[in-house]
Amino acid sequence: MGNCCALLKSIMGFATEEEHDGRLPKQKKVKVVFVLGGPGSGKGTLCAKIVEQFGYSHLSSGDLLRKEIKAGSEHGTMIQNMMNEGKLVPSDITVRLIQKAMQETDNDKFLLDGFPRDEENVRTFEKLTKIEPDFILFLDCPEEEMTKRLLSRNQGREDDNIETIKKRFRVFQESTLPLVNYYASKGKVRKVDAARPVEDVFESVKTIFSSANEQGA
Ligand SMILES: Nc1ncnc2c1ncn2[C@@H]1O[C@H](COP(=O)(O)OP(=O)(O)OP(=O)(O)O)[C@@H](O)[C@H]1O
Ligand SMILES: Nc1ccn([C@@H]2O[C@H](COP(=O)(O)O)[C@@H](O)[C@H]2O)c(=O)n1
Repeated sequence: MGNCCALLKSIMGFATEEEHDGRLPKQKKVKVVFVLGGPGSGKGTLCAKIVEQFGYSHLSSGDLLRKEIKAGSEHGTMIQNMMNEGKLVPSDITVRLIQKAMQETDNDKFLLDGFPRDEENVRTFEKLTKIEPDFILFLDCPEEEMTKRLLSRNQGREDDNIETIKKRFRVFQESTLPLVNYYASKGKVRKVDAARPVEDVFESVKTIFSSANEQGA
């Protein structure tokens, strides 16, 4: 590897082409599950339970972006504005945060919560990491139920207000659902009815992860 590439890698924290073979730098071979669903469908709640029972590490793209805002990073204000509008942050920023978090986590199994959100997220992730997801866990929930949950979440999130929630639903319908359909056409989606009590939803999720374990997926 040339000095220039090594320098670029150390600054940007991403792998050079010759290191791209489905592994992260340091030759880490990883399993990735994308956890998708509308805002308030219960992704974070379910991920915490999957971590406990199946030993995955949970990376929420929304949380990583919120950390950037808190840290006062150079992109912080832009990220904050996008989030308040329910819009998607440029993929390059989100993917590099995910990639860095994966590199810093001593595990080979990751739940990517709320990622990818659109086609550009997918393209950038594939380009920078060369990782293909094992499968997509899709939490299916009606908007009415998700709205109720978000409005009573009470975690001080600025985007949990009815105006922004409507915008987030639109982005989900227009940009994320087509992705879910695309992965479904490749047989990669495991869909769960998320409108039930948490423990019932988790029962279905457990079956999916146990079966993935058995198949070595
Ligand atoms: N099955 C469920 N039944 C009732 N309430 C739930 C259920 N799952 C999650 N909740 C509650 O709904 C709220 C939203 O859940 P959570 O934060 O897990 O959703 P999310 O999909 O991660 O949301 P976002 O995409 O906005 O980050 C939380 O207050 C959580 O406790
Ligand atoms: N891949 C992503 C994920 C999130 N965002 C932005 O963060 C907001 C909150 O996301 P949650 O998953 O925590 O609900 C979301 O509305 C987007 O503004 C993003 O841009 N890209």
